[in-house]
Amino acid sequence: TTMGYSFEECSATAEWLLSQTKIRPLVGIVCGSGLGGLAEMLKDQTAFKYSDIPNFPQSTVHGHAGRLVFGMLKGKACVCMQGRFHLYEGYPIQKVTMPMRIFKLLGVETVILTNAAGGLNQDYKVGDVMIIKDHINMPGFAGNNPLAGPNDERFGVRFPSMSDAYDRELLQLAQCVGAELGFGDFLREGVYCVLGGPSFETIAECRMMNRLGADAVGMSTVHEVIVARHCGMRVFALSLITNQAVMDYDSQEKANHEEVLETGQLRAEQLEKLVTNMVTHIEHNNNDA
Ligand SMILES: Nc1nc2ncn(CCNC(CO)CO)c2c(=O)[nH]1
Repeated sequence: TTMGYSFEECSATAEWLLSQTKIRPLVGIVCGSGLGGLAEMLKDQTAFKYSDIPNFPQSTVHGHAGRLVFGMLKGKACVCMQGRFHLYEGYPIQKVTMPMRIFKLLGVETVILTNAAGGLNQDYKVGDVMIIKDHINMPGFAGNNPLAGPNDERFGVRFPSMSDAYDRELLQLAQCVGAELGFGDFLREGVYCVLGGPSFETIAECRMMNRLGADAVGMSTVHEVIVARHCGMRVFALSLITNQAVMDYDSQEKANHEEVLETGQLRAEQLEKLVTNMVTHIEHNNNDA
């Protein structure tokens, strides 16, 4: 289809990658703003600059390196996106989510997505880690959905369910691993609301989202989750809360990207421990997806 990336185009990219590395990843990891260091966890790395991968989009955001890193994490073969794509870069939504279809065609069965997000829940503090238990897809309300347009059954069904988008077992696993690591006092679980960006949200928008049940707000992840679930991969996602969204009109606070990247450094090491320990528990899932 002219819309985004056809099954054939995605297959060609995946075949190219599979011809360049012996690693056959079971787990895919997407690194959010300032969290690119997660890719350095991988041992025996084979890395490709996005610009060297046929048909792959290019990263344009500070804090997003633009490399696809294959490697081993505690003996598990993984592939990690160091830098992801966003609607606000001007990419069509199918381009933003194409890497999920590449992951699928590489043989990935479980995707772990990370992002930086603003805290809407008033109990949240900067530096908290929110395990995403569900999402609100604002761009989707307006029809900007990565699955819009002709459906290719080779990826998945026309009308996929999303009530089971965030894998319950992986949610529980994250809570257990987090507790074992002593992360209990900054580990949360909540609803992530995506906006298109690049402008940060207004105060009225923050109050609305909070009233609607959103605990954190960001500009990514949901589109990838929808495509990953469409083609049958299990999904786990978390948000690093990099600032408190501004909720009242007499506040002097202003969201800014620098603060987002700084907080990434603060928590990066603990996030790496959480993700690494989770990966050790992720098994090859035999049930056909
Ligand atoms: N209030 C607020 N705080 C945030 N921290 C990170 N993000 C996610 C967006 N990240 C962008 C800009 O930093 C880069 O992808 C947000 C957001 O959308 N809103």
